[in-house]
Amino acid sequence: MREDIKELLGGLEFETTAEIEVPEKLIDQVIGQDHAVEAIKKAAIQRRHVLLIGSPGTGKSMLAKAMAELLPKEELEDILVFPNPEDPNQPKIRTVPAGKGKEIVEAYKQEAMKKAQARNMFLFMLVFFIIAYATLQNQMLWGIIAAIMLFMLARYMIPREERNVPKLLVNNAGKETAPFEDATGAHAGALFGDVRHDPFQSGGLETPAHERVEAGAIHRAHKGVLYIDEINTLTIESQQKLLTAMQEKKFPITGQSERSSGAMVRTEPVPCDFILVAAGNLDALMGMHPALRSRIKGYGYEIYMNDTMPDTPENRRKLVRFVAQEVKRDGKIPHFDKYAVAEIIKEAKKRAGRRGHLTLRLRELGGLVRTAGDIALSEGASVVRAEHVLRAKKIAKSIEEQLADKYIERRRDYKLFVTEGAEIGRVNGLAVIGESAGIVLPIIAEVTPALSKEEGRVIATGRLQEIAKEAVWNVSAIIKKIMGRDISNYDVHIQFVGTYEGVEGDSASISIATAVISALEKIPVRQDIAMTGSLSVKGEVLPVGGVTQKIEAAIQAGLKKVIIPKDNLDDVLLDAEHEGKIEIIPVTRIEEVLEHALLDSEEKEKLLEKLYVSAEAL
Ligand SMILES: Nc1ncnc2c1ncn2[C@@H]1O[C@H](COP(=O)(O)OP(=O)(O)OP(=O)(O)O)[C@@H](O)[C@H]1O
Repeated sequence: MREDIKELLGGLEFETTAEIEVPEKLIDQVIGQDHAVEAIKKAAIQRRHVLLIGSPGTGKSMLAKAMAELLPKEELEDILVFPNPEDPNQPKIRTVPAGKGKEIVEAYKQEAMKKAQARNMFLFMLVFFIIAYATLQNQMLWGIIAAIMLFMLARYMIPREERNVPKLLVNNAGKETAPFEDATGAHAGALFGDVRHDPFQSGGLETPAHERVEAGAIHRAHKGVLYIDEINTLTIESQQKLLTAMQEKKFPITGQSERSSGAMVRTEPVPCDFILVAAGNLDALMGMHPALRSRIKGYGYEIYMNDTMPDTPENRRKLVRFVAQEVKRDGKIPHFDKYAVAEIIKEAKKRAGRRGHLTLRLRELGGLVRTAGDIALSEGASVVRAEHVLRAKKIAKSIEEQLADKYIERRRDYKLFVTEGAEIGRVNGLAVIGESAGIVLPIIAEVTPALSKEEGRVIATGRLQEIAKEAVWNVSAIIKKIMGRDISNYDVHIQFVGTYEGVEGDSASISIATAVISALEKIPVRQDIAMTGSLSVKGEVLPVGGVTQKIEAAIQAGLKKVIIPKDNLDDVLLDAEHEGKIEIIPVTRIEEVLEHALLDSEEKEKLLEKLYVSAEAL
């Protein structure tokens, strides 16, 4: 095996993922969230509620499902609803051990059938005698009329036994694990139960109230787990009800629609002894009812999910197992060979966006596994190979990446990119859209003497205004020191060419600084270079996110060189097709940026000389 492949696989020796063992229990399949796993295990034993906060696709619902597997299934119960002869609008509730509910309903049905048969038999006999007697008396017509009236009377007067058959509200017969109910986005009726409307409310056609009662997710989750993602999207009223249900462990079912006949019905309290696993991102904390949150805090666990895990051989081996898990879970796609797994792990490094880490946004990575599997399947391949993963990467692009593609296309049409020659005040900056796609973001700076007497202004458009101001502020200290120029004597105009919604510009500060210095000193900037990096007040170039994606964008735009912070060098993970296509220049200070980016000239030499001298003094 090639050394680099072996290293990527954490030293694991195998041919395909068919050889990799996948743990039985879901909780043992969770990767990179050890603290969450520990808390879930404890919460399952102590029956505590849990709040999981973190990025999408990091395993929140998986943990909730895993918790249900850990709960004892011996305690499961069935819930039945019976008619209440004293008050038909308050059906009665009974619980029995799991599996018994069905039997009880069956027994009631049998009983009702027997009674109905006996009743029908009796009626039939009576009718027979009446008609027979009337015929003997030569009054057959009257006999038939009497028989019909008898039938009608019987329909209204004699109770119909089938109306006494209870309804099985919650059925846990034959369940292998405690229930797991996902109530994400559920409306009140689905969450707390409902009573259906009855269009026929009299005349012997009405459906008895108890038959119209429907259980809610809170009831179906009795003795199990109720999972609610995006908990903040629940109305405050629903959160309050949820809190009551958690405290009482019982909640009556009533019609949710005020104008329906169901609203008159209210059952006895229905058991709902569930464990709540609430989830969401950080914003969810804002929208959460304080009492609900404090209930979880006081009686349970709050857990922040990891986005990444350290890139160690052990964690890489876990990702190998992840691929095997996903193949097994999918059930249709073929197993991966070791080279294909290595590609997935490379992608996990790249997507982490952080040096020495692997991504834990495993749902997205799982998506890549499935797409690669589907490609292999459509070709009739017996295993998934590296080429399938590479092709899947092209297809399984995020919305942001697709947006970036469109963006680049559009810019090409309008020739917004300048990739050769040199221009004063114009720099090819690099930025990211969303979290996963890079773009080239040209920046143009112009300086004019300040219009206002007091001080100059930084004029920038759009959302990046704040960033532009900060970058100019940072560079102003340097400019003042070195060039003896006070930037507050100037108005600085900064234009982000064709900025697009969603562009993050925090890493554009060395580009802005370079553009401003170029404009001030009238030294042209080379246009075959792109750059990214954050700038400190002291002139240091600080690391930024998304370097790999940015470099890929620079390659696509046809640029020859790219300047990146030296601290980001290890974050560069280019695909084989991109490798060697661009010269990567790592830098630590603004002087180096200028040395590479400015066009050679006498002015440049002078400027750099001054810069280096004062940098030493700094
Ligand atoms: N930590 C993990 N370990 C193993 N597999 C994972 C992990 N996280 C996610 N997955 C895979 O991704 C799938 C989706 O994850 P899951 O639905 O649990 O994410 P989530 O955090 O609940 O996301 P969301 O909040 O968007 O619903 C899982 O079924 C599993 O296949």
